[in-house]
Amino acid sequence: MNRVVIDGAHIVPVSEAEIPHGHLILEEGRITHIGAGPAPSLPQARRIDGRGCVATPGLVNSHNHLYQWATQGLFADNTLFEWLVGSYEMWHRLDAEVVADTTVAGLAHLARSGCTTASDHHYIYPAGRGDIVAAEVDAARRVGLRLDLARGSMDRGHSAGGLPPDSVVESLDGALAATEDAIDTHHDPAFDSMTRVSVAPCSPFSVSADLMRGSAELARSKGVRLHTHLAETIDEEEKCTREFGCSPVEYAEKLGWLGTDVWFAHGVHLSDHAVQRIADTGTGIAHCPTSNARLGAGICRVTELLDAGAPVGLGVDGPASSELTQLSAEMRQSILMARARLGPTALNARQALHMATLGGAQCLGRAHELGSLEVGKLADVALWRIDGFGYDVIDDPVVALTFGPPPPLELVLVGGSPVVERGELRTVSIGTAAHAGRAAHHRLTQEVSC
Ligand SMILES: Nc1nc2[nH]c(O)nc2c(=O)[nH]1
Repeated sequence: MNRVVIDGAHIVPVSEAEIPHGHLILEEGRITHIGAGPAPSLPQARRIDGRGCVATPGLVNSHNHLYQWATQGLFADNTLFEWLVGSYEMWHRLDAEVVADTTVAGLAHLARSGCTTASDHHYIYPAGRGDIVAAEVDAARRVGLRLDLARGSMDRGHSAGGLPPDSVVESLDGALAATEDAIDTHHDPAFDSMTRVSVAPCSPFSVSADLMRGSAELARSKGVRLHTHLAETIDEEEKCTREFGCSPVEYAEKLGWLGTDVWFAHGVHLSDHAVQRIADTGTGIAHCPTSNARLGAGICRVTELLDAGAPVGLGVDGPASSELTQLSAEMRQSILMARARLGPTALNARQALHMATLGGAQCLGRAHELGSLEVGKLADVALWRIDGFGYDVIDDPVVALTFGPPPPLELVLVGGSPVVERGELRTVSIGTAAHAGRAAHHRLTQEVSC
């Protein structure tokens, strides 16, 4: 029997009232009991002393590009379009080995910031460079996080009016066939699934309308989710208006891309009408505050989206547009950016934690299994130590978790199994992960100057 008991922690279920001194019982990968006071004594249990800690659901990262671990720090003062045009020149060299290495490095880093489920939007598939999807799935298994592999695609190169060079795009039919193959081979719909696949054409300026429509058709025929970048920058909005005569959200709606099975990355530039359409259709938004600030894209209208009832998750975005961001730190960043725009009541600590957990699970279509501490849900838990120097004078544990620097992690469990213990990764060594990230960096950036 795999049984873990966490005793004496401040428990923040997210979906229900907090328990100041409570216990959690996790058995065979699920949460079986949550209660106040000390835990009952149980045989064959690993007992964790949770005093001085806050227990939350494991964090859910709703948008990332793990391969960008290899190209961090480049084009650091550029707009999204400039940054992309420069980066494509390196990304077109990636292969399955680079993807395996960056997946290990990126997921190891996420695990060490309390993340237990990560979506990865991978949209670069150079021909003849190995099985990139299989390499990523295998690397994620080694790190031990749940993966939502958003199988991206681009078919609109420069010659068709798109932003990327023709050398990095796939054909329409090739992209759809490969995406279908990724679903058939790797998508596991089980409750305790470690790997889900979503259909994720990249963005309106790199994907044809036919690929957007074909992707929606494919995803709905397979019962998987849809993801893309949308409304990230003013440049995108202007290009969309010029080419399609409408805003990005109107364009998405025309293509059948609003609904409870869709989530967009960013959603920064939204009219009141667009906010309402997103909320009314149950479309999710992956809010990536650090990346939006790093690229100077703008500030997402997260307060209005939440008020309207839209599902909103948090995402670190690719490490090349938000260098080494920790998912836990995105909670703080989201609060600060919302308040810089609308004042001190724009977003609070518990709303930020909700986005980082249940909001992310809603975006990924996994709110039945993940994102809150509830009996019957998966035993994905983060236990944060908040009694040390720098945290011990903040009385509210959720304020300590979200306003200050991310607290040290006592434990991160995925399905009841430890991935991080006392800050140390347990599944792969941090030295191995760092080495893998550096190797990928050298392979992609050699002979390129910027
Ligand atoms: N932040 C990002 N935005 C994007 N748009 C697009 O087409 N690709 C990207 C990306 O990698 N990051």
